[in-house]
Amino acid sequence: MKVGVIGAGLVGSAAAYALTLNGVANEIVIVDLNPDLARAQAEDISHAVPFAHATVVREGGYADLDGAAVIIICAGVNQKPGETRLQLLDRNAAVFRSIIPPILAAAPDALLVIATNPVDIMTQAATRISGLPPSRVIGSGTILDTARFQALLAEHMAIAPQSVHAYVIGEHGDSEVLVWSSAVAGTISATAFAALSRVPLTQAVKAGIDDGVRNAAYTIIAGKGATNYGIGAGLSRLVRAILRDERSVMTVAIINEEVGGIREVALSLPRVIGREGVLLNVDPALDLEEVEALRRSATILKEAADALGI
Ligand SMILES: NC(=O)C1=CN([C@@H]2O[C@H](COP(=O)(O)OP(=O)(O)OC[C@H]3O[C@@H](n4cnc5c(N)ncnc54)[C@H](O)[C@@H]3O)[C@@H](O)[C@H]2O)C=CC1
Ligand SMILES: CC(=O)C(=O)O
Repeated sequence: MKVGVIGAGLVGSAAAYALTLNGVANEIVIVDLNPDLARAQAEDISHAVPFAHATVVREGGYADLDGAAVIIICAGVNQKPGETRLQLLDRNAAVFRSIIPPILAAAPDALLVIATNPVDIMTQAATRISGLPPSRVIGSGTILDTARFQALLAEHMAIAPQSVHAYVIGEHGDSEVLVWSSAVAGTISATAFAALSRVPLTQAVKAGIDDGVRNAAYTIIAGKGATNYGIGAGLSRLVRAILRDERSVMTVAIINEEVGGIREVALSLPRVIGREGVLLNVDPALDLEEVEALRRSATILKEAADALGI
């Protein structure tokens, strides 16, 4: 299957690299405003192919996206140290207005996977600009935050993150909601598992994990200028779920009809992912505090989307 990657920067190249190492696509076309960068990234990644899976990785123009099953969009600006994701909105909305029409002209049947920040509102913008149904325009949303939550909880309990089922929902950003009330380790609640392991989830422990998840991007950007490996792996995982019709549950962002009384807002909830995109929304059980936090997150996103006029 052919996968397009728009944006050959740190995120786009990490996604293309992860797709190659994981054998998710048999052809990857990288498109960028700077074709020399796209060509160099494609050439470098193609040198990993002999160590991985048979994949053609090449630079291309929009016409080369013809027949692509999925297009990952990670073009635009990223955060500078201290900047929030929402502060990128106007600049990246302008980029989307210019790139989505030629993408659709070349690959009208492709699913769009959005990574550009602020990813929830960019997903809403991409859905509106493209006119595609919300189930076919999927923001990476909180897949990365969910991975960070699972990693930190697993580290605390000294178990594999694959044995932790805990989700982050809402905005991919400052108002995101860590769903502690339904976090599971193995077959029991994370709270019970942690107590059994003599590392109880005290308020201080939970606050530390919350801070580690919510502020991971700020910390990493302060240290290396960007984040790319985690999201690259997450995008590869999401595209795999689509192309293999896996029906995996992932916390992705699409436009929701209504969340907490707020209509037409894009944010993340757990959803079943398959070949046609989002197949089912799985509203999680939340306690009262989480319900209120999700409503607050939806309000922030809705106000930002309204200000952009989408
Ligand atoms: N959703 C998530 O979890 C994450 C999202 N991001 C976001 O991904 C985006 C990309 O980040 P990086 O790769 O670090 O940035 P980068 O600056 O390394 O790469 C962006 C690329 O987009 C290209 N570009 C800009 N305008 C374009 C246009 N009109 N047409 C084609 N290409 C264009 C640039 O030439 C550049 O190569 C940012 O918005 C960043 O905030 C970053 C990390 C995680
Ligand atoms: C930059 C970003 O969105 C992240 O690493 O979460």
